[in-house]
Amino acid sequence: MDRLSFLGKPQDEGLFDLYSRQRVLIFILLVTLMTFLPLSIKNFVIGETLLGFSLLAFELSLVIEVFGILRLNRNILGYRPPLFLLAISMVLSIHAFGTLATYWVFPVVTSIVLLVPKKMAMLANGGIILTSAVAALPHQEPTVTLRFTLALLFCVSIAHYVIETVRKLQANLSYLSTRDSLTGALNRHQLDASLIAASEKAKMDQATCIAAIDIDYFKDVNDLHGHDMGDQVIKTVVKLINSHCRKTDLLFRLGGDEFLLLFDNTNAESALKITRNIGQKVAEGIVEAYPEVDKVTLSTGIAESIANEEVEAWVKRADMALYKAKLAGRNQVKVNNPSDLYA
Ligand SMILES: Nc1nc2c(ncn2[C@@H]2O[C@H](COP(=O)(O)OP(=O)(O)OP(=O)(O)O)[C@@H](O)[C@H]2O)c(=O)[nH]1
Repeated sequence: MDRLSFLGKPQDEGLFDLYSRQRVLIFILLVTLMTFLPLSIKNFVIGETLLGFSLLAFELSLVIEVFGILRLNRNILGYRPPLFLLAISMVLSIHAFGTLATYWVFPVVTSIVLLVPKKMAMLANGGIILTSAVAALPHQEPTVTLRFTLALLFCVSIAHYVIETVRKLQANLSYLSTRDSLTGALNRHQLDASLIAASEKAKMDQATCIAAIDIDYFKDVNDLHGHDMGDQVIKTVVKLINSHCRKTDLLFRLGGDEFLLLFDNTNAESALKITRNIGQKVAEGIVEAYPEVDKVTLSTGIAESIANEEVEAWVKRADMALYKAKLAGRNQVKVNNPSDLYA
């Protein structure tokens, strides 16, 4: 999964992507404003000033956070301050009103499981359940508090289990939608976004290279040994390429026997060394894995990024270098000279 890091946040950051999180946060903000705002006013009126303040502070922190996410596209406070204020309000409310206030704990702990990263949610809910039980104890029979605590634990466990299952499903779907089904290499839909991100680095004078890679005479492998063997060879080529480059380098299958390898923080000289080594390892690895198949070789064209160059032009330069490698007899690496494209 580390090769997917360029696609966005890691999966354990929470259940929702930014768009869904915005929608859920707006919903929660509206619901809590409608319920907690009148409650905080009521608490001021009846003299429960501390509880009134903590509810108001919670609402305010939520408004600030939602504003940051919607308007500035970033977190201003993060989820910790609203979470802390909410937990304090829960405990103060149970302390003041006893059993009646305990009903609120159920939607609160469930929302925390939904919105907050797993470890923090478990920690926060553990704290809320424990302190709520302690706050409720003076207001009711110990057996009632025990039932309340067990019911809360049951509710939180179910919510965690369901959310974990959804998270795994989400991770699987995200994996499948970004990968080529035969080889597991990244599919070409992922290419544009990562090339744009890489070309941004070129603007900051960070060398980045791409290598257009094509298997030589692959049609012969299919014709002589069948399509299934061809598939096995393609899969093994991808494994071999991946195992001879860094985890931060990204391999895309563009289609058929064509690939594009995106090197992070690498100049053309290093990319040349790496791809020559890859070519050698692939040739050796395929002979070892499939002795019946003739030597399988790669032709490769390298292009180093140029600041402010369009991504299409960058890829075109790598293709031109690949074309030269094919023309020069295949089984070799050529590096593009930027002036070739613009001559
Ligand atoms: N087994 C298999 N073959 C595929 C797949 N996708 C494309 N091909 C075959 O890969 C071959 C690609 O051939 P080309 O790249 O045109 O030519 P080549 O034989 O590799 O020759 P050069 O590239 O000129 O060295 C074609 O015969 C396609 O049918 C696939 O998923 N599995």
